[in-house]
Amino acid sequence: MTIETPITLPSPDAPLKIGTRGSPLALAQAHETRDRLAAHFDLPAEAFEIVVIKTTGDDRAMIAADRPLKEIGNKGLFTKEIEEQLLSGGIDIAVHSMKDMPTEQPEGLILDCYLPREDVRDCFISPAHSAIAELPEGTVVGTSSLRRRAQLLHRRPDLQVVEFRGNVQTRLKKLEDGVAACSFLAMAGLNRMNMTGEHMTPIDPEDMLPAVAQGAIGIERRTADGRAAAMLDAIHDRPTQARLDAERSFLRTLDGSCETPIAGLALLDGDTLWLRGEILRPDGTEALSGERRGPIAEGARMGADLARELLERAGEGFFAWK
Ligand SMILES: NCc1[nH]cc(CCC(=O)O)c1CC(=O)O
Repeated sequence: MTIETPITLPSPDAPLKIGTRGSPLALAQAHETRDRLAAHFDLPAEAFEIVVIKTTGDDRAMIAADRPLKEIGNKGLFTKEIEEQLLSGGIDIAVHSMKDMPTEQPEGLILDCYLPREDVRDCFISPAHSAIAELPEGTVVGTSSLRRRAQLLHRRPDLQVVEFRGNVQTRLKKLEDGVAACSFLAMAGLNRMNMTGEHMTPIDPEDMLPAVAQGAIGIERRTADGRAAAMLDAIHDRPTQARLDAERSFLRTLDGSCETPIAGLALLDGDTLWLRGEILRPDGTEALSGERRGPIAEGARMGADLARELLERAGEGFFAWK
C-alpha cells in the first residue's frame, strides 16, 4: 500500500497560476485546463489564475505578420518566456499545443500531462470550393505550414501556395477578399474556439496526414513540484499519451523542427498502436511514408524505428530546398 502525501489544494487566496499565450486558441486551452482541474478537485474558478505571457513569437509575428515563421526563428519561439516563468515560479503550470512543442524540455521542467485529444484532422476552408480535388488548375492556396504546403504540392504541383497567417477571422476575411481561394487549419483549434461552420470541411488523414501531436494539449510543470504533479495526474489522459509517445519519438528521431515537412499519426485499436508517418521534400516533389503496428507499450520504439526507415530511404539532403 502506498501512503499518499496530502497536497494543499489551491484556493482563491493562493491560486494555482496557469501560464498561457494570449491568442484566442491558447486562452481557450488554458480555460479548458482550469475547468477540468476545478471540476476534478471541486474548486471554484477563483482558485486558479490565468496568467497571459507574451512570447518572442507573438511579438515578432505582429511586426511582420506576412513573414514566414521559418525565417523569423525556430526553437522555443513561442515557449521561451513561458518556460522562464515556470522556472522562476511566476506560474505553476503552462498549457501548450503539443504540435508546437519541441521534443525536449529545459532542465527542471517536465511535460507529461495530456488532455484528451481533440479531432486530429486538418480542415479545408474555402468559400468557393469543397475539396482539394476540385480546385481548378493553378488555384492560389494560402498556408504558412511547410507540411501542408509540401503535401498540397505533392498532390497538385499546379497549385500556387502563398504565405497565410493570422487567426481564423483574419483568414476568412482574406479568403473573402480573394487573397487566396482556400486555406487550412486544424479542426482541433476550430472546435475549441467553437468556430466550425460554413465553408469548412474536415480532411481525411488518408488525404492529408496531420502534424505530429495535432489536436493535443500538453501541460508543463516544474519537475520538483509535487503538488502540480499530483493535480495534473488527475486530469491526464493515458490514451493520448500513448499516441503522442509514438508520434513524438518519430519526430525526435527525425530531428524535426518546424522547418521540415513531417506528418505523423498514431491510432489505438485495443492493445495495438498503429503509427503512420510521412516526410516530404519542401517543394512537394517527393513524399515518403511508412507505418508500424505493435503493442501500445512499444510506441516510442516503433516511432524511432519508422523514422530511421524513412531517413534511410530519403538519403542526404532530402529536406533541402531544390
Ligand atoms: N501552429 C499553430 C497551431 N498550433 C496548434 C494549432 C491548432 C490546434 C492543435 O492542433 O492542437 C495551430 C493552428 C492550426 O494549425 O490550425
